[in-house]
Amino acid sequence: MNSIHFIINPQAKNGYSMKVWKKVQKQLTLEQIPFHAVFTEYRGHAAEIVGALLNGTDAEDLVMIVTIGGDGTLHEVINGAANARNAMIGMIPAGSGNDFRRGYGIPKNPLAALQFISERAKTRPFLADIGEIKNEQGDVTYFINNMGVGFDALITKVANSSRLKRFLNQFHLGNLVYAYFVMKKIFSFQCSDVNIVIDGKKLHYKKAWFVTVSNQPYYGGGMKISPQADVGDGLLNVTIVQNLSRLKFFLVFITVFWGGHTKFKEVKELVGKQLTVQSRSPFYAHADGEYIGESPMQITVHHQAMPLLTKKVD
Ligand SMILES: Nc1ncnc2c1ncn2[C@@H]1O[C@H](COP(=O)(O)OP(=O)(O)OP(=O)(O)O)[C@@H](O)[C@H]1O
Repeated sequence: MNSIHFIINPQAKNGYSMKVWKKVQKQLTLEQIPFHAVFTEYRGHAAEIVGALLNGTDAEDLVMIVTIGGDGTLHEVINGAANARNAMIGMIPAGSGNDFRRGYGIPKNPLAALQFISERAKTRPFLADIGEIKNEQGDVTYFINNMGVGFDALITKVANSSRLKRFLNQFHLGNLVYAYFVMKKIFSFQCSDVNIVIDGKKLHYKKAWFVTVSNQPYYGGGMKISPQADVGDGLLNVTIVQNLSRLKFFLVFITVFWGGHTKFKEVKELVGKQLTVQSRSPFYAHADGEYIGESPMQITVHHQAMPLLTKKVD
C-alpha cells in the first residue's frame, strides 16, 4: 500500500484528536502500514500542508490524505486538494460535529474508521460532488457538506470563536454551545429579504432567516437539514426558512434534528446546479461550518470532482 499522509488537528475537540491519533498510530505500526504525519499549527494550515504535498508530487501519482480532526480541518483539506485530481481524501473523525462522518458513512470508532479507509484504498475511490462558492471579489471556497447564509452562519461564527465551546468540549458537550447561541441570538437576529437565482430562475423570499445549500443531509452536528441531499447526484439542495415569528422559528429549528421542518409551509426547498444568493441586508456566510464572509455568494456544484476514501450513503 502507498504511504498514507495523515493531517492531524491536535486542537480538535480539545485534544481528543491526539488520543485518536495515538490509537491509530499504534495500529499502523502493528499492521506495518507506511505513513507520514503532520500536525496543524493554526487555522488554515491544513490547506497549506495539502497544497505543498500535492505540488511536490507528479499528477499521475495518487496521494492518500487522511485527516484526523473535525469537519473544519476536513474543510481545509478539501480546499487544499480541490484543484488537484490525484488526491484521495479520507477522515478519521475526531471533532465535535462530525457531519462528514454521518453523511459519508464513516465508522465512529477510530480503528474501525482506519480499517474502512484501508479497504477503500484498495478499490476505486468514491467520486463525490463538491460545491464551489464565489464571493463578490471572486474569492473561491469549496464545501463538501454544506454552506449557508443568515442565522446559521451567525451561530457558527459566534460558537466557533466562543470560549464556552472549548469549555463544554472538555465534557464532550461541545454541541450544546450551538443550542445556547440559538437561544441567545434568536431574539436579536434581523431577518432579510433574499433573492435567489437558481439555474436561471429568479425567486424572492420575504423575511428569510437563513438559506442553506447542501451536498449531503447533515449539518450542525447531526441535524437533518436536507434529507433528500445526495453527494453523488450532481445537484445542490437549497433550504430557505422565511417569514415566521421568532417563536415559530424556534419550533421549526427543533424539528430540523429529525428532518421534520420540511413539512412547514415557511420552509422552502429548491434543487439546482448553480445559484446566487443575495440578501437585502448582508448576511454572514459559512462553508462546512467555517465563517467565510458575507453574502452575496454564487454557488456551483462540481459533479464527481472529489475522490474520497468513503462510500456513498443511501
Ligand atoms: N493547531 C491549531 N490551533 C488552533 N486551531 C486550529 C489548529 N489546527 C486547526 N485549527 C482550526 O480549528 C478549527 C476547528 O477544527 P475542527 O473542526 O477540526 O475541530 P472541532 O473541535 O471538531 O471543531 P468543530 O466543532 O468546528 O468541528 C478549524 O477552523 C481549524 O482550521
